[in-house]
This record gives sequence, structure tokens and C-alpha cells, in this order.
Amino acid sequence: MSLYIGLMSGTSLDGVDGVLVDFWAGAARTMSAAYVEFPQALRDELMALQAPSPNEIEREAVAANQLAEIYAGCVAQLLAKSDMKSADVRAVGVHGQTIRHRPELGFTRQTNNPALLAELCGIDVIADFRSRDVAAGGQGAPLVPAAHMALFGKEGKTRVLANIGGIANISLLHKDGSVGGYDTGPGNVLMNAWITRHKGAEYDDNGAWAATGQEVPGLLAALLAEPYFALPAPKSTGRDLFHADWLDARLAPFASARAEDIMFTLTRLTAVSLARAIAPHGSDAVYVCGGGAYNATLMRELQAELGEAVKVQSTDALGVPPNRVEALAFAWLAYRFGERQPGNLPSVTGARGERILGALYPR
Ligand SMILES: Nc1ncnc2c1ncn2[C@@H]1O[C@H](COP(=O)(O)OP(=O)(O)OP(=O)(O)O)[C@@H](O)[C@H]1O
Ligand SMILES: CC(=O)N[C@H]1[C@@H]2OC[C@@H](O2)[C@@H](O)[C@@H]1O[C@H](C)C(=O)O
Repeated sequence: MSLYIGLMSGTSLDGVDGVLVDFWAGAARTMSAAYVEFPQALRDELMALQAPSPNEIEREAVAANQLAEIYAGCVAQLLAKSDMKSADVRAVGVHGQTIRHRPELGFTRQTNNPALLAELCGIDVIADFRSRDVAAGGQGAPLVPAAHMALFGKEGKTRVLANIGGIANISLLHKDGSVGGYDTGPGNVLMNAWITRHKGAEYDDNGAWAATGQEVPGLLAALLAEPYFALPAPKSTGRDLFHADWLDARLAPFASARAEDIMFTLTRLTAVSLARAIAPHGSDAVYVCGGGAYNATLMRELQAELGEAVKVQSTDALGVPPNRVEALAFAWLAYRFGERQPGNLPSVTGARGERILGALYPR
């Protein structure tokens, strides 16, 4: 067996998804999966740490320790569910929590305390996967396209994987074996902000509220006027750009619009920006992962934008539930580190070359 754990906590700030995977003989067999929610106070603190605020260094360190404790709890669940011991696992690949992403300034910061995690779980920990790619001139994101190609690529077919988390990103798995991909813009981040403000809900379950609305005339075009959408790849983004103030500035001229119509228009923004990125590549199929796959209104709008010739379905069709795909990718990245093989794709991130990604914290 060649067991690795992947832990992914993304821009939605909701919690951590984990998987324990056996990569023996090049296959990827998921042995167990777990999800641990963050307590509300930690979510609030991680949200506050996205932007400059007082006493950041100390607050970040405290939040990092809390994260490590939660990650260790997730690891314990994964071991218990698969009846494995820590000594059976080669390494934990842990993403950490992005609190700043500024590749144009030469850094990206995923807060975490990997030393504490190694201490708590007694397994080698691989962390900080993005910094080496940024050091090599890359965006440091998205990183999952390499894993998507290894796990889901199919010779002779062009497949697109669309990860709709807080931010949305695509992996273009071309039939000739080449791979592209980039962040297309907001995934759920703006939709979540809007429904939380108006309904107190964390997210629009199944897109039910959006489905009661209609598109606000002129608003979608105003949102799509954001220059990020027209930038050429390689490109990546995050809450650094797509935050509540960004939204409020663009909503100002639409003050009389109904809240549910704005909700529907924000859902359309995610679908349309994804479809515009996907359509030129002539894909045979689109597979959606991340929490957005559970939003039927979003899935319907994406299908409508792409047209019936391209089937849009969740990664369940590939045998992996949508909420496990990113954690699986970070298990794969840890496996690549274990094999001392590169994890990045210069064709995606724009780095000067392939690099081994991550830093090892021995158990
Ligand atoms: N049943 C559901 N209905 C609608 N939306 C859902 C549902 N379940 C999850 N989501 C959406 O998915 C989000 C979580 O997605 P996910 O866990 O993929 O994000 P992430 O990994 O934090 O983000 P990223 O990929 O940007 O790093 C939730 O915040 C919510 O917006
Ligand atoms: C800097 C950062 O944390 N980026 C995340 C974020 O969430 C989605 C999108 O923006 C993607 O670029 C990336 O995550 C995935 C897992 C990636 O690296 O492929």
C-alpha cells in the first residue's frame, strides 16, 4: 500500500475535507473520507484575516494552531474509518487556509501550523504547496489540474473539470494530453455573501432561492466588466479581489432590484464566466466538483450556457463525489512529493519550469 492523506480547506471557509487514499501501482483508491466543520468563531477570524487588520501576526498564529488541531481531528477520523494506524500513512498533504494570494508581489500565504499537525498526528506532513511555484514565477494556483489529468484524463477525449468552491477554477484536459486551466472568477463566494446578508443562511441550498428570481437587466454585464474576466491565462484570483465590497460597489446603481433577482444574477455570473472559459475548448464533457455541484440552479445555468452538445454533470459520473475531489488532489500532491516528482504544470501556472511542491515536516 502507498497511503496518503489529503486535507483541503478552501476559500469558502466552511471546514476541512479529508481523504485517505491508496496510490499503490498508480491507481487512486479512496479508503475513507471525512469532513470537519470549523467553529463559527474560527470562520469569522479567518474571514477577518483576509484583509489588513490590527495585530495580524499574533492572530494568524493563533488561528493556525486552531486549524492544526482541527486538521488532526480530521486525520484521526480518516484513520478510524479505514481501520488504519498513523504508521501506515506515508504523509499528510495539507493545503492550509489561504489568507492572502498575491503572486504579482511574489507571495501567497496559506496559514497553518504543519509542525503542530505533525506533532499531533505522528505522520509526515507536507505543507505550503504553492510557494515554490510562485518562487518560480508562477501563479501558485490552480494546482489541481495536474492531479485532475493524472486521475481523470482520458486519451482521445477533451474533458473539462470545473471546481466550484468559493472561487471557481477549470482544468482543461485536452485530448492530445496537454493541460490548461485557470481561475475563472467567483464560484460561491459572492452568492454566499448575498444570501448570508439577506437570509442569514450560509449558502443557497440547491440554488432554491436563486431559482425564485430573474436576471436583473444590466447587472450581469456590469459584473462581467471586471477586468479580471478578460485577462489572458495564466491567472488566479481569490477573496483578495472578489469580496463583499467589490460586490457592493457594482450593485450601487441597482439599489431597487429585488434581493432574489440579485441572487439569481450572481448565480448566472458564476455560470456565465465558467461557460465563457470552457466553450472555446471544444470539450466532450464537463465534470463539476466542489460545493457548487450541489446547486441545481447553477448546474442548470451552466448547462444552458454551454448548450446541449456538451453534457454537464458532477464528478460522481467519474466515481468521485464532488466534495472529495480537491482533497484527493492534495493527497496526490503529497504522493508526488513522496516520489520527489513535480506537482505543478508550467502550462497552467506560468512557472518557469516543473518543481517539486511542498515542504516536509517529519513526524
Ligand atoms: N447543497 C448545496 N447547495 C448549494 N450550494 C452548496 C451546497 N453544498 C455546498 N454548497 C456550496 O459550496 C461551498 C463549499 O464548496 P467547497 O467546499 O468546494 O469550497 P472550498 O473548497 O472552500 O473552496 P475553493 O475550491 O475555492 O478553495 C459552500 O460554501 C456553498 O456555497
Ligand atoms: C490561492 C488559493 O488558495 N487558490 C485556490 C482558490 O480556490 C479555488 C481557486 O482559488 C484555486 O486557484 C485554488 O484552489 C485549488 C484547490 C487549486 O489550487 O487548484
